[in-house]
Amino acid sequence: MSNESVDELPSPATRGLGSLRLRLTLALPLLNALAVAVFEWSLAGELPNAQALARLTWLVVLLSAAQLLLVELWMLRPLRHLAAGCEAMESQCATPLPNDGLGAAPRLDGELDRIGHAMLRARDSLWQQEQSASELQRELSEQRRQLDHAQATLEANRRELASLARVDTLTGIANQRVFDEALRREFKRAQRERSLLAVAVLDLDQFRQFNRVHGKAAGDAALQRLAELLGTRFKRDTDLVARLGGEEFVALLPGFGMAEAQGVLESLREEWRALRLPDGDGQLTLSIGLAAASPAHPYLSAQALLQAADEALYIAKHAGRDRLSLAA
Ligand SMILES: Nc1nc2c(ncn2[C@@H]2O[C@H](COP(=O)(O)OP(=O)(O)OP(=O)(O)O)[C@@H](O)[C@H]2O)c(=O)[nH]1
Repeated sequence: MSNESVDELPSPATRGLGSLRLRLTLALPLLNALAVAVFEWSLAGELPNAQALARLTWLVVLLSAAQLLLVELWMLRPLRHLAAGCEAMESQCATPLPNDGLGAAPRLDGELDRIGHAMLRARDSLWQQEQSASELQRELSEQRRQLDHAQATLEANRRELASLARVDTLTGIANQRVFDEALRREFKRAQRERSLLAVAVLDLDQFRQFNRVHGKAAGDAALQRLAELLGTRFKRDTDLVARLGGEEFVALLPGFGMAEAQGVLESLREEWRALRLPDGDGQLTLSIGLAAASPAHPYLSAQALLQAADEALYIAKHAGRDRLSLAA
């Protein structure tokens, strides 16, 4: 069978209309015959003449025409419209009409398909967004890790810088590094020149408790105040005051023997007490350990001299604090 003959095959709707037309075509002559029979039977009791017969024939012809007109108007025309609509829908949906002839079903199927596809697309998009969110989360964690690393490096650099620096950041006086250098230098000079050298270690008493009661800021202020006092007391070019760390300070006094250094340090300790820190309650006292090197009382090394001052401080603390102790 050729393609052309396939294309020419009537659709199911067209076939239905054809059979309807055939049935009507057969039914109309039958109706005519029925009308003629009825009229003939009704006129059977009378004698038909030629005139009455002609009228009857015209009447049957008119009735048949009216019947044809009515059938065309009420049945064939709506059916033709219905068939045209079905053919249009059939070509749109590209699917054959169901046998029950319901035209809405393909449209409903199409809608459901579209909704299904939209839901699949939405699910895909959601999945992609979840993937992007996980990716972002991973990037964020990585950046946080890098930030932590950078902060740790920064902190290490800051500590290194502070140790390289020569000034104590809180009090502004020299730090331990400067003191160690100066102590070695002045000790050698004193040995070389057979001169005097005194070292005092000063430590605030019960500073932990002071911090606890008055707060760290008040503690910092006290440390700054003591540094200031040391700076005003020991201001010769050769003097050096430094903060070793925490609440511990040192004074390096070249040319001072034990007695002179003791006098100056005792008056400093009194002055400190008179400050009555903080806010006048006078709780914060000062303990001092003093050692002095001289030709009559030499030390083997700068470190030994400092250690002697430290031991004297220890004695002052154990003797009840708020006092000055001399190294043996
Ligand atoms: N406010 C402040 N406190 C500091 C600083 N450095 C150290 N401290 C505190 O100083 C206190 C030192 O405490 P300890 O070593 O027990 O000495 P102490 O309480 O003074 O006791 P004694 O020395 O035996 O009289 C600690 O509580 C430290 O936290 C600082 O820069 N500022």
